[in-house]
Amino acid sequence: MVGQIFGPGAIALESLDSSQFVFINALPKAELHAHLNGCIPISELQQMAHEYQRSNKDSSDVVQKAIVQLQNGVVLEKIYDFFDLFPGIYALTSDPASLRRATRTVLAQFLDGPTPQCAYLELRSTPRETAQMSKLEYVQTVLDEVERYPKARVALIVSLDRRMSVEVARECVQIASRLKSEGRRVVGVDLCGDPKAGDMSLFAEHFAQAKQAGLGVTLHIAETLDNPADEILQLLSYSPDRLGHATFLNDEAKALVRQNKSCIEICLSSNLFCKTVTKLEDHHIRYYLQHDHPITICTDDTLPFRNSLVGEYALLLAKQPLGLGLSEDEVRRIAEMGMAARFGV
Ligand SMILES: CNc1ncnc2c1ncn2[C@@H]1O[C@H](COP(=O)(O)O)[C@@H](O)[C@H]1O
Repeated sequence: MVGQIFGPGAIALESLDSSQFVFINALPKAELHAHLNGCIPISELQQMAHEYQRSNKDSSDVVQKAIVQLQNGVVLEKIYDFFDLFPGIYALTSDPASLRRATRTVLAQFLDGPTPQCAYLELRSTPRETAQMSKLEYVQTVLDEVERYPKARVALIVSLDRRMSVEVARECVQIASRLKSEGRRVVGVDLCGDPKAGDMSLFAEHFAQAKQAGLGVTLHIAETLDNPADEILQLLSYSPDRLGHATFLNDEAKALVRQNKSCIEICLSSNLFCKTVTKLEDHHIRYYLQHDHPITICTDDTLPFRNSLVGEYALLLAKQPLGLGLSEDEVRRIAEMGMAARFGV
């Protein structure tokens, strides 16, 4: 159940022959880096916007602007423009019913149909308090949908946003830990949000607490050139199990990452759209492949990037310059590394 995809993944997919297409679809793949509110199918979001505008006539400008942009294909000058898309989306998922609806559609997009995008999904989302729900209710609502599927297919990662205060981040980790201890399907915590925001030295206690509760830790790290070396080393000192992007690591950080064997969540289309990587042949995936370091291939945000996991895998297999020109054996090995890096199951 995947809508039409566009961009580099779609072009790469188009270039494959039918046996390569069958190969990619049949490969058991794990999607370990997908943001809930960044992955709502546009058709569903349009429908939600339509209903929202009928009931909230006065405050629909921000929603309308986001929908038009998302519909036409987002063009980002720089990564920071990306975060402006979310207020419009958030207005549409601010009560339990609409959040439940969005979650159900996102899960179906990845997991349903005769050839699902992935065998296993770790969906992530940031607990958000609104006039209609608390952060705890937010996470419970998402989990209610996640748990409609078998354990072997999907789990939830609770995201901390870099903009959060110490108190709010602490509350989010407490929620994740408490729900896990109650047997709910929370398997990890994430650090995400505007890469320039926040003071990362304040997050030490949160990741220590999460680890103590048996949760996996994944951190967006070095996503932009603006992320300073000391911040990157600080984040690495929290002993993350996995790392999101890891685009701009210096030699010291690279050595640490290789030593710790933290799996890198690679989001090819996302990096190209956000212009943190200029072209596929320059992508840091090459470094990790050369060093046989664990990686996993992910979509990040299928709504703005209009991509799919199958399209991301097509980028691995397609001949250069449309793709990386890897062999089927190399692609199979990457898929296996992804399955091996799951927090859940
Ligand atoms: C492009 N790369 C990225 N880098 C950093 N953070 C990102 C991101 N893509 C998404 N998010 C984070 O995920 C939130 C949306 O999903 P949830 O509301 O949590 O479900 C965004 O607000 C942002 O904080």
